[in-house]
Amino acid sequence: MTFADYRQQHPQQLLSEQLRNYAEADWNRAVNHAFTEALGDDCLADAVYARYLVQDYAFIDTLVNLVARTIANAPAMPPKTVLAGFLAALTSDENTYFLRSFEALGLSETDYLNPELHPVSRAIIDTMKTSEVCYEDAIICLCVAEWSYLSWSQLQAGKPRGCRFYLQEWIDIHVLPEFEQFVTWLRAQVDSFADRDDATLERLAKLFRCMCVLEHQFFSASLDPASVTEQEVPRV
Ligand SMILES: Cc1ncc(CN)c(N)n1
Repeated sequence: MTFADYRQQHPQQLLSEQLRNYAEADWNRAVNHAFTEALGDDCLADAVYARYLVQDYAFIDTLVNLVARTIANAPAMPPKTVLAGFLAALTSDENTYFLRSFEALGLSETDYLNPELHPVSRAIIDTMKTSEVCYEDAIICLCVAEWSYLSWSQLQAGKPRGCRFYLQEWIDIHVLPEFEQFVTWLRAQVDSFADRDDATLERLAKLFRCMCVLEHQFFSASLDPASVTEQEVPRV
């Protein structure tokens, strides 16, 4: 089914809902993954979390650049202000979270700077770089990345707190009220794209689904790098 067909059948939904529901199977795989379940249950092995965190830190640079470019491409001051707030959080609290966690996990700069990238990490970096030239594409990438993290974190946040700060804080960061407000804002930006032409919306739907697949593959590859092969990784 094309996204245009899906929209015609569900005209009452906002664009962000239509995009998520059109990509439902992959969205659900990302938000209800065995990796995030184990993280919330405090039973993820340190070695697995370290592997995840090293790959995640490898694209923080790309994410920061994506947000910076999106500030430059934003059509007005209000979106620039919101994105600048997110950029500040990424480059301060989130960055120091990674550094504190690496230290606690016994990882040195040699381990976490310039690691060998898994094909999924490479694809996320490439997708973000390709998307940063267009405001709509960049907002779709950010929306999937941050909305899916808010969603899985909300599912895990009610569980008994574990004692490894790096697991607990990763959930806490993604359920902060200001983070939830940022996701609400991203969804509203996406909703405002509803008047774009069919070809653009079809492209945005493809990008949205691709990002959902990359998010769940990223978790799978963290549990077992061999479980996701280069051929299975989608490219936009
Ligand atoms: C793969 C991935 N996707 C999203 C996020 C949330 N910023 C993240 N840290 N890592």
